[in-house]
Amino acid sequence: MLPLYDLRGRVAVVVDILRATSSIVTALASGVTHVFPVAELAECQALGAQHGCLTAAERDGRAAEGFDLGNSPFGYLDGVLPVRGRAVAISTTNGTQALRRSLAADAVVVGAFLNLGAVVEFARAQQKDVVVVCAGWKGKFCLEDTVFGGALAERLADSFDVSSSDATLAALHLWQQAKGDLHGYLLQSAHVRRLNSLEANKDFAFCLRVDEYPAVLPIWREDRLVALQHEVARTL
Ligand SMILES: O=C(O)[C@H](CS(=O)(=O)O)OP(=O)(O)O
Ligand SMILES: [Mg+2]
Repeated sequence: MLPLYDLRGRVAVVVDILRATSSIVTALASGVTHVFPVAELAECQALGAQHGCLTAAERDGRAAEGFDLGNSPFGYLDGVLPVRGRAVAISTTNGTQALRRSLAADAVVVGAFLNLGAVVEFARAQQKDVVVVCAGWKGKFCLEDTVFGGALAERLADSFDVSSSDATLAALHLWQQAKGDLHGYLLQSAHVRRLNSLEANKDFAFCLRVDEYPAVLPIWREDRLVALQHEVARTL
């Protein structure tokens, strides 16, 4: 098992804009019933067999062989494989690892630009510190996840002290630089260059759509992610 981040007493918003958390939000928005995010490919396959669910896997930006889907949000949108009413086990290079490592938090939700509004509503209703867990890339900083943290901080500035940490302030400043042309700004990032080389420009553009699914909030329950409806989140 992966070592856990010490998030006890806090709420974790796990973010991997490119592309794991964007794909998970899209999956639930497309009628997937629940998602099992796992660290290892073998575990992903085993869950697929055990639950009769779809499997999605990616390593180093490429769809892993022997799985139903890769890590593209379009896998849930293009209609090639019917996904409505199905569950999905998923394993990716960074995003599902970050999710598994965040499970010590009091609540774990999934964030992306696609569901920013749902994350904002949920975070506002919490009486606890909210930590944005940026998946990054293989243990390193990445621009797109941090810029998302800044977007969240800006929307929460009326209810949280966003200047209480340098990390939050830095993220906010990056977002303020980026938001006028998010696409152009993130074209500089290493991951976008990697995705470009894998001909995934379409995924990049899609993952930057803000509030495409403003009512979809994936939340960890027992051993899986399920969609918590926006209206419910507001009353928690
Ligand atoms: O599929 C992705 O976008 C990345 C692959 S990598 O970072 O280029 O190795 O995986 P993710 O877990 O979504 O960061
Ligand atoms: Mg990533």
